[in-house]
Amino acid sequence: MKIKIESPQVLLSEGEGFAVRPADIYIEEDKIISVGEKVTDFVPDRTIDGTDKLVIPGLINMHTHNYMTVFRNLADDVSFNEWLFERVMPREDKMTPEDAYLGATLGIMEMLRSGTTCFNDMQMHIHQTTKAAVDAGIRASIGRGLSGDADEEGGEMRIRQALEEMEAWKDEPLLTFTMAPHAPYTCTGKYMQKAAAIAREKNVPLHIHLSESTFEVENMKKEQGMSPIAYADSLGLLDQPVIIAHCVKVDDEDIRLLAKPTVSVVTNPASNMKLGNGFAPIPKMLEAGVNVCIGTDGAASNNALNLFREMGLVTLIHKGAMGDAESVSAVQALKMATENAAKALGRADSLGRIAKGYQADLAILDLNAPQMMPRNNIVSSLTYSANGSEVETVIVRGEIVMENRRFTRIDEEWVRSEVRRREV
Ligand SMILES: CSC[C@H]1O[C@@H](n2cnc3c(O)ncnc32)[C@H](O)[C@@H]1O
Ligand SMILES: [Zn+2]
Repeated sequence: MKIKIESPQVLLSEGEGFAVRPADIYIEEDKIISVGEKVTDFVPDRTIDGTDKLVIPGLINMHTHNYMTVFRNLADDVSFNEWLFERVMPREDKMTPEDAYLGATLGIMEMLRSGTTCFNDMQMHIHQTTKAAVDAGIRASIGRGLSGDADEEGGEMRIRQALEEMEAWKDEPLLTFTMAPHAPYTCTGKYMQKAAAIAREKNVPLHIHLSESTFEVENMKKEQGMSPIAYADSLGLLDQPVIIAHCVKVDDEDIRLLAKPTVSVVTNPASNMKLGNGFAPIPKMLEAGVNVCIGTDGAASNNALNLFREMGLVTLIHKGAMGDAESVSAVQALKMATENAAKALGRADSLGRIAKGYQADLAILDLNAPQMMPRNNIVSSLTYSANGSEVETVIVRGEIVMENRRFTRIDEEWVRSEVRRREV
């Protein structure tokens, strides 16, 4: 398929920042083949009128549990421990693969509607989120959540499932994989090292939750005599590509360890604040050179899957808490949701920016939406005023998967009726 987006404004990466310029975008198959330079003899199958539109790289949600979208608003206003161990895990025990597929599809609809074209997911029903992503046409990085011990049948079984899933979907270009030990409080050290060895062998990143709550950090200090980050480092987990969700309760020594070039941190501001855990010290991490990305976590804790909201929060909470308006800029937030995320996935040369040779993963926004006007500073509009409703059309791997807010592959009616049928 050949697509030409004619005369839009385009968000381009320029050095440490962004520039917005008018430019035609030419797409052939899965790639952007030109931005701004006329391609002779290009006969598009589709021409999209870009007048009064802004094209941005599709946003990348770096920490999700999409199957959990069916648990939205079922466990609110309770502490983290009550939320996870008493409210969520018992529901997960009863969940069917069909529920998981439905939850993942609902989550994908919400993400596409708000300009997300790729997500990094930890899940517990293999083949469900994977299938939902492929069916919807969205890009995903998938990890079977792992818990247990290296010599225990349950733990072994979960690793076998992770490998089975990777093998089954290895030829699907929309998908990549992670090895995903859930957390040090649900996995033994030996088990996490086993997962890490497989990740090295398979050449995939690790994906893990670390230092989310005070309870977790205090327990780890009691049990291992060190913080969860120091413990993960002592096991060698930080010396290979690793995507770490949360990192809320970290000290200066932890931040020094997180600044390793193999490590990416995913901050989940809404989920962390809603569960009463606070928020990660992002300004200190940025200063130390940590690769910071941004995620929503699941809809059971967030309760939304909208990266525009998270970009706004990651800037506002630090300005507010530190009394420093210069901390965490709009540009930094937008980098977290695009280029930094691509780097964390090992895809800095193909995802996260609009440039020749990059994957055609794009969101087209309406610049006439009231919250996008006046056009004094479009990067500020994206971080501080956009809410996702301006996203009209989404392209992933060169395919239009949402056009004028209608999905081209997802049967919305079916999703709606199945979701309503499960309402409590
Ligand atoms: C085995 S799949 C993932 C596992 O993680 C749980 N989970 C979801 N969000 C969080 C979070 O913020 N911290 C810790 N664990 C979380 C989810 O309920 C599944 O059991
Ligand atoms: Zn999580």
